[in-house]
Amino acid sequence: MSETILVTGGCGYIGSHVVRQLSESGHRVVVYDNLSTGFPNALVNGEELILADLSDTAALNDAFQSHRFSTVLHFAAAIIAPESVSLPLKYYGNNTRNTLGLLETCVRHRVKRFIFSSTAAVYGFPEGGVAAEESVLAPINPYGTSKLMSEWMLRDTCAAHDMKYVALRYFNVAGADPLARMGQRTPEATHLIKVACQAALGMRERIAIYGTDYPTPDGTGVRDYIHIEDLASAHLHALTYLEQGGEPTAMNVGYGRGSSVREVLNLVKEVSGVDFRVVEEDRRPGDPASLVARAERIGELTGWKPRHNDLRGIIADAWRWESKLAALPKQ
Ligand SMILES: NC(=O)c1ccc[n+]([C@@H]2O[C@H](COP(=O)([O-])OP(=O)(O)OC[C@H]3O[C@@H](n4cnc5c(N)ncnc54)[C@H](O)[C@@H]3O)[C@@H](O)[C@H]2O)c1
Ligand SMILES: O=c1ccn([C@@H]2O[C@H](COP(=O)(O)OP(=O)(O)O[C@H]3O[C@H](CO)[C@@H](O)[C@H](O)[C@H]3O)[C@@H](O)[C@H]2O)c(=O)[nH]1
Repeated sequence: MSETILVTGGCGYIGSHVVRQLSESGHRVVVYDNLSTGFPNALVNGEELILADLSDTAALNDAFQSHRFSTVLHFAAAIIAPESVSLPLKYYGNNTRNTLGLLETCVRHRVKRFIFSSTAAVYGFPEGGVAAEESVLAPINPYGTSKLMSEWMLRDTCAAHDMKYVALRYFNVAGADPLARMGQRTPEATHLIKVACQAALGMRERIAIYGTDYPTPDGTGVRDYIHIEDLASAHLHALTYLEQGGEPTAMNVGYGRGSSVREVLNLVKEVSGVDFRVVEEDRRPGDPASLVARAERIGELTGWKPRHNDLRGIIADAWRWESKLAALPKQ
């Protein structure tokens, strides 16, 4: 029997793009998801879905017993940073505790490789707004802390057992499948590019710029927006890296280029052709002025090269997806 990859959270925004790329490149994939924020029809190649919660250790164990997973890609998590401030235990439970349970199961079943969805939020407010993998790790909310704790559990587990890992620290993931088969679907998403597209579609009356007095070129927040297709392909490169004996490590996944909120909004207006209403509001608590990746390591170690490094293209794909989604019957 050929090796099978387990993808937790594979029905979500990022997981579903990775599942598609894995299937398209000939891997056998099984998805484990409780559909809390995911959608089964995001699995466009008929991949097997185990509908269960990660906290259900019996279901998890059954899944590992009936498939021989060589590799686990772990996306399932709660992901809203501001919510984590008011509901910290939801984040330590779903992100940290469930990762612990998953790691125990992996060790029990002798999984060889583990690829973890981490986040730039582990850096908090990096000096100069630029974060390298060796920058200080100082998350400023429970979401970031829950992810950093998971990284550390993973590091220590792999040091003690015969399992290798890569933790991918994503910067600002945006855009959608260029063929609009899948994209970000969470109705209450707060991500800038999604919210701006919704404003252009008339689904929101306006969009707010949170802070215009940052020490950035135009006063608004600067982020490193990465196309979901490039982010997804980083996982396949990380997998090959581990298969070829690469050492466990964390890798940033970004382009190393910052764009401001105003730049993003102007491009969404251009791409959509809609001059939606923009208002200026106070800074959102917990937002760094600038968060941009030092992104050399992943290219050097895995050979990953971005193919969609163009903000207008990211926005065009997001716009196509949001327009399609808005026309679908409500689920
Ligand atoms: N979206 C971003 O901008 C971003 C940035 C950095 C890191 N990440 C990380 O990437 C991963 C995926 O994020 P996403 O944007 O695709 O989120 P998402 O909410 O679209 O996907 C999460 C998936 O996990 C499933 N899930 C959640 N808890 C589960 C549980 N207990 N048991 C089983 N399934 C469960 C959900 O149903 C969903 O399908 C997360 O780990 C997140 O922390 C995301
Ligand atoms: O309606 C909005 C939404 C956002 N912003 C600004 O836009 C930028 C980007 O914000 P957002 O899209 O919400 O992303 P971040 O807060 O940067 O966080 C994302 O990117 C992080 C990694 O960089 C991940 O850890 C998080 O999970 C993910 O939500 C920030 O300057 C926000 O202040 C606005 O001005 N108005």
